[in-house]
Amino acid sequence: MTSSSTFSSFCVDSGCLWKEEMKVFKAKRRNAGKLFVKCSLTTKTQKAEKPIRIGVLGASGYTGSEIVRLLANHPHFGINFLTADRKAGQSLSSVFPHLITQDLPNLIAVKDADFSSVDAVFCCLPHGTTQDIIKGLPKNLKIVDLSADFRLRDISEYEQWYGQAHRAPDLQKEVVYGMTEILRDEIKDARLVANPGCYPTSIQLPLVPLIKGNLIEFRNIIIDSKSGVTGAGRGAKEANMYAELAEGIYSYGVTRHRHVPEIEQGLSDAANSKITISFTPHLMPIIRGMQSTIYVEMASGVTVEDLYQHLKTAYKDEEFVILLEKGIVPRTHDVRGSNYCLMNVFPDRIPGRAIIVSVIDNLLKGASGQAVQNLNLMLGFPESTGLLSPALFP
Ligand SMILES: NC(=O)C1=CN([C@@H]2O[C@H](COP(=O)(O)OP(=O)(O)OC[C@H]3O[C@@H](n4cnc5c(N)ncnc54)[C@H](OP(=O)(O)O)[C@@H]3O)[C@@H](O)[C@H]2O)C=CC1
Ligand SMILES: CC(=O)N[C@@H](CCC(=O)OP(=O)(O)O)C(=O)O
Repeated sequence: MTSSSTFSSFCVDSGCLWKEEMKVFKAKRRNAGKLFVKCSLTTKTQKAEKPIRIGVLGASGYTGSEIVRLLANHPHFGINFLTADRKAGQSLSSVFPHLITQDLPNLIAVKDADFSSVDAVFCCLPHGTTQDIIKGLPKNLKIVDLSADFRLRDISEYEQWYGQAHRAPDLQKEVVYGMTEILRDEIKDARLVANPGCYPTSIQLPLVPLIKGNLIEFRNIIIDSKSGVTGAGRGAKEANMYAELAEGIYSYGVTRHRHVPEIEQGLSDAANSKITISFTPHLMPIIRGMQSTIYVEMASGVTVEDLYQHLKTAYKDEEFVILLEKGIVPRTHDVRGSNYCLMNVFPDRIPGRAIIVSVIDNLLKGASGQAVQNLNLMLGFPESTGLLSPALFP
């Protein structure tokens, strides 16, 4: 799978440790005040002769750049175009030097993207901008949308929680919600997939099997979630500045976070009746990672051991969802940079109740990793293609 030599620009303005390992290939040139040289690296994933042609909308953001990073290790997906808004016209490596070893097209505006040149699109744009763009795309394109624009089946619910009119209601009808492990059969045949939000992913993965198995009561589900700050995207926001965030933690969106209807939609589908939750998200002073701590009431006669065994069976054949050994507490460290969801279940001190802990990397299983998993499925590749790197710890 490795060792083809390809060329890429490499920034050496501040001196690079890899310099010695690289073969300097072409003359130096100046670009935006930085010094670049052309280099070749020795280890690259070998691409298929005719890879699936991919466009990434919003490649200059956190989730878009994670898609690009993941595709570097994907043998069947090649990148044809990358878009940005304010950063259109720049090279991706000038926005994200960690991607400098990849041969990539420059960032262009969405209006300049040639959609007839691609087979599939990852849409990594802010919610609210996506519906207008997607509705104009060729109907043969496979699309995985990472925004929240198509996650809610009920258009009026979207309008209520997102405070704006839905601008592509006709498309909404064909959308499949992309919780891979739960809706795999529908995703396989989908053209347009709404990739789940990060909080909803960390919550639905443990709860859906327990609800379907009638092992927990549908009332009094309390969810306390914590996210790393990349969950808020790369755009500058006062509340996410270092001084506002470091050495502290705060809750936000108490009782009114826009993921409430998405979580309730998924849990209610599993229950076949309306479930209402208590959900409080928190912002943590970490870069990436998400933990959901979930307090549930067990159904009459059910024990924590029953919950454990049920989850174990539900996920026994899954690559990316892992129930830890009894008593081991999942940590965000253990999923950092990986597409895994780790979970465990513990007895509460209050008889009849249990506490579930699940962790994901918000940018991977909570966004770009699950998006690649879904496109793999939609195109008939093994679901885990390009996604098997273990977590980066410590
Ligand atoms: N971050 C996370 O953990 C998760 C994010 N998501 C969702 O994924 C989507 C992308 O998130 P994220 O990558 O974090 O966001 P970022 O803010 O980091 O990136 C947004 C991207 O969209 C581009 N963009 C912004 N406005 C427009 C516009 N009007 N037209 C075209 N392009 C535009 C930006 O370009 P430029 O840089 O040039 O301004 C940038 O490339 C969002 O909908 C988010 O809610 C989902 C799950 C988790
Ligand atoms: C820390 C933080 O701000 N997180 C984001 C959710 C990230 C995510 O999954 O969002 P989407 O629904 O936009 O895809 C938020 O609370 O709005």
